[in-house]
Amino acid sequence: MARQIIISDDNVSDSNEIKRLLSGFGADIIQTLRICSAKELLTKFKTGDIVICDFKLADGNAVELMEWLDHKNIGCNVFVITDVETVADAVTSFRPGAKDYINKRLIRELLIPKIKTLIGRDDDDNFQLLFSRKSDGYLRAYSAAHVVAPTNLNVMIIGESGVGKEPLAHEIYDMSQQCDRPCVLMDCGTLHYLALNNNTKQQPTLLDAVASQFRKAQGSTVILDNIQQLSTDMQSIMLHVIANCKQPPRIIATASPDISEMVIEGGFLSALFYKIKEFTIALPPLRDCQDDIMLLADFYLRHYNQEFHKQVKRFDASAQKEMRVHSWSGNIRELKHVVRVAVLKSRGEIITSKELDFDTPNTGAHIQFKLKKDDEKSKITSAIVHANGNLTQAANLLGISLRTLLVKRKKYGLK
Ligand SMILES: Nc1ncnc2c1ncn2[C@@H]1O[C@H](COP(=O)(O)OP(=O)(O)OP(=O)(O)O)[C@@H](O)[C@H]1O
Repeated sequence: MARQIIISDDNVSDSNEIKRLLSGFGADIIQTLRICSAKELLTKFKTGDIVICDFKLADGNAVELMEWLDHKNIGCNVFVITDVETVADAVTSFRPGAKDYINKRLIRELLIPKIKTLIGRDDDDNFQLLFSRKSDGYLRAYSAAHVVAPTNLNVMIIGESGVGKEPLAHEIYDMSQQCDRPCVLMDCGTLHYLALNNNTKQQPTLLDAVASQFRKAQGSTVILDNIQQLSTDMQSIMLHVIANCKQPPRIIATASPDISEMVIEGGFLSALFYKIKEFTIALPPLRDCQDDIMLLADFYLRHYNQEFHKQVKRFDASAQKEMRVHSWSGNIRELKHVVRVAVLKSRGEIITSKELDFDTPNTGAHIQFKLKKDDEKSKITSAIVHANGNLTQAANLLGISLRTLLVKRKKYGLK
């Protein structure tokens, strides 16, 4: 029988958010607004079931609830959540046996993984450890995702590599009406590879493969990751499959910022582009989400402490300064890597700027490299020089895909 979880919180949006985050775990989730209704349900609970209770509700608080559970001998796991950070509350709730006391800001990174472990979903590869970002730039994109999620519109999420487009695509699906039906993820880089190694005999096979993925997602969702990587052949196949699908699934696609330019230059089929781009969400680069940088760095510091059995406590002022001014061309992926290596290298409890090995050069003003038609050639040349000839890094600096850089380099006869 599935594990039961009660979420007892009179803040409906917090309660819904927790329910959403727990929705894929196979547990029965019940929401209550009051302690008295939680108590009624809890009499049918068994050992191992879970209660997530806000510290203070209109008709009582979590401490009273735990005392009552104790008295009735109901042995379930209680997690107390609160948005008030007072040590006194925490101490009081631990005394009668709260499994954990968690600040509401840390629901995603602390509460959800703990519950996942409790109900034995640690082996779930689809579950990604994510941090609830707080910057205005991210929240704007997130609120657009929130608006479009319950509709049936196809969505295109545009952003540089490593900004977290794929998790946002999954969030839209999680918040959609189809979230209880299967979601099919197609990595367009792999499809591109298949098309490259394609010969005429395989053409129907490729078409069948794509069509069968779309059939699996009928009435639900297909996530097309990095559509700019689709070869022209694959774009035609995709368009054909979408046009001939009896019950076309909703498409959520991710793409790099140069996709519009690819359409103008004929590298991407405009029919497919506009079919998918019914609603667009621009996910800003990490350097434009300043408020997320140190929060994400701290999040990964805790994460890698666990991986390497370290006890690093924080980044010192020099490290924080460098992280704030760095241009993070590789975005969150780069930050994650930098923090991982820094935690591994650190000998004490504090990470200094000496332990930070950035993967990409700091451009200072990344914007300088953004391409405009009139000085495209010189910008490409400087970006390649700046990146010491590393074309992937140069493409990141320019905010375009490697494929587009290769095309442009050829166009201008650059070495
Ligand atoms: N909110 C988050 N909290 C923690 N880590 C995150 C968050 N969002 C993204 N990441 C991490 O950042 C890395 C890059 O994310 P992701 O691959 O989704 O980016 P992307 O924009 O889809 O990149 P690409 O275009 O290269 O595929 C991943 O390792 C992911 O786990």
